[in-house]
Amino acid sequence: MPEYATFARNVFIPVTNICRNNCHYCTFRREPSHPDAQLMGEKEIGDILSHGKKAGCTEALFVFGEYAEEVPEYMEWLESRGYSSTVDYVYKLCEMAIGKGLLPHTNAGILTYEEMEVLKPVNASMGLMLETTARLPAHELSPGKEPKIRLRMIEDAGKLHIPFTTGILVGIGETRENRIYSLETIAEIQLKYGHIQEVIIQNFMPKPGTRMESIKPPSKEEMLDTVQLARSILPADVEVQVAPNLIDPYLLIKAGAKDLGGISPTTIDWINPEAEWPDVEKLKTMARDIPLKERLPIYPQYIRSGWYSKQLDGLINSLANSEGYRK
Ligand SMILES: O=c1nc2n(C[C@H](O)[C@H](O)[C@H](O)CO)c3cc(O)ccc3cc-2c(=O)[nH]1
Ligand SMILES: C[C@H]1O[C@@H](n2cnc3c(N)ncnc32)[C@H](O)[C@@H]1O
Ligand code: MET
Ligand code: SF4
Repeated sequence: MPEYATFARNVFIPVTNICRNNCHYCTFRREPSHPDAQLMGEKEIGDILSHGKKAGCTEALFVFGEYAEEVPEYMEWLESRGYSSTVDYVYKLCEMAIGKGLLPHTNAGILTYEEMEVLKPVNASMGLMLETTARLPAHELSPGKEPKIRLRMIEDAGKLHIPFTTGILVGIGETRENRIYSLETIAEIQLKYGHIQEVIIQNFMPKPGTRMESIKPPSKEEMLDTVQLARSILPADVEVQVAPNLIDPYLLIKAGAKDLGGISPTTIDWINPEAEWPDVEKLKTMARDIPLKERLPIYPQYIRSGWYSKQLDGLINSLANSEGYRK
């Protein structure tokens, strides 16, 4: 039985839903011609950040479709907003978030070493799901889900000393052996670089209208087994995260999950829009006898080792020293 479990309070900002990939489980992505296709503007994002700050959030989670720049319509939208690359725009949005007192965590899909180098000074942590080391039909239309490319980016983040979130998506056609190998591969990277703060064990949620709409989600037993595997395979300095809006976390916490990820008082989960966030009170009820502690999007060990830039120094220190956060 763990001493406690952690969670973060965030605002989820789906900056663009244009994506070069086409994962068979995803409803986040839009064709450029779709009425909901978007590149969010600075004013709209500024308002979400301010609202989130007032509601006690500490994290701005910026999520993107991958390399939307490969889609011509997107480049037009970006240029009409005055930017020539996604990274320039992300940089600006991260500066806005910091100015409003929120710590950025960017998950833009695949980025190059150079792109992450640019974004590192304005991000408290960054993320990319490995998904799986297996090559699956679910990813046949997604060049960016090639395991080698994902592993390259996760390693590059390590070389750059960026506190990092990765994870596996469970139930997209991979075997138990594949899960073990995915986790072993993440463990090896962690032993080499030490930058992985958490590994998400995310259960696949079938979505109506997708190619995988009638694939069964993983059972509770499979999720329990996968969390146990993760806890036994990953080094002790990596926390295992599960999403409390996708699965009842109680038994998973008892099996080794120690983090419940970001929950948002003001925004929805744009990747799983049907799954409502519990609020903190509800989360405490779900965790029953396990106490909860709020954390920041950068884990304490990376604050202590100074894995952040001057631009984040003031905000990280003032948040980390204020009452109530996991030290
Ligand atoms: O609200 C969500 N947050 C997601 N997060 C964010 C997470 O909840 C927290 O923001 C992190 O724990 C950082 O504090 C992700 C972060 C990543 O880097 C990679 C994948 C995810 C997936 C989700 C998700 O599906 N929904
Ligand atoms: C941000 C992360 O969200 C996850 N993701 C995308 N679609 C789904 C789905 N249907 N169910 C659960 N997780 C999903 C992927 O793992 C992606 O990397
Ligand atoms: N498109 C990115 C990826 O799949 C970011 C999360 S999914 C909306 O890695
Ligand atoms: S999961 Fe990410 S990469 Fe895959 S289609 Fe959706 S937005 Fe694109």
